Amino acid sequence: MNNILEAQMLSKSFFSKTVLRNLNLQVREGSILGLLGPNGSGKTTFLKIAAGLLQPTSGKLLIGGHTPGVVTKSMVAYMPDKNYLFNWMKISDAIQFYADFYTDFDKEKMGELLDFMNLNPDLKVAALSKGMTEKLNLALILARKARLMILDEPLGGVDPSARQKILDAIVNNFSEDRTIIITTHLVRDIESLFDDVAFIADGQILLQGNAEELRYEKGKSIEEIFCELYR
Ligand SMILES: Nc1ncnc2c1ncn2[C@@H]1O[C@H](COP(=O)(O)OP(=O)(O)OP(=O)(O)O)[C@@H](O)[C@H]1O
Repeated sequence: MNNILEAQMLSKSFFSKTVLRNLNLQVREGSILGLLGPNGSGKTTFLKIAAGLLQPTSGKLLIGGHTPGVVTKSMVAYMPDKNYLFNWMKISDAIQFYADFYTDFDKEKMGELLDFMNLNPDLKVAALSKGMTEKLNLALILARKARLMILDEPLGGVDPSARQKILDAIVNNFSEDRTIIITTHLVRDIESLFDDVAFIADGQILLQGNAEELRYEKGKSIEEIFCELYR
């Protein structure tokens, strides 16, 4: 299986603060990778470099063999950990915005996802709760036919009953020509989704592997391995 993403000796500093330190990571095409780590360990910084929003200080990160930029824009769908939709928009405006901006955006699929998430297109973005906003942002990402989906904390604001719905939406929209990278602190809720996991600490990968093999080798769940690593 090919790697859709490869990071080699990737480093990122903000002025004197080093956030990523010679990080190496491969992500297999067609897999769901959980990128796990404590607050401030560098997950969002890594994802922003993959999404082309930040430049590395040194080292490289390639997506499908390309440096993040114009070519990878059509390959990568990025759901940030904050909402960037404008408050004046209705959901229907946000949909049109995505349809205009991304040629791979599938409006019909978006309609199905809105129904599934119980979101009315006439609602204003400003009137949405945190969880509803996350559902909308996730639906906008899942409606793209991107090869690599990057989801930064997709379940942060949703209540436990809606979490399963969101996980179902992710699974139902996954196919082998897609790859997903997910960060989350809700490891127990989401670990069943992971094919592979990478644990990050202080800007470096501490442990990486197949989720099932790691569970078997250590006789522990991914959440228990997380707690053991970051004790
Ligand atoms: N623009 C910036 N300028 C200065 N420091 C930054 C900047 N962005 C991130 N950092 C710092 O980099 C470190 C890693 O942040 P990052 O957001 O990547 O962590 P994270 O693992 O995603 O954390 P969390 O789980 O809390 O979301 C933090 O100490 C943060 O303060």
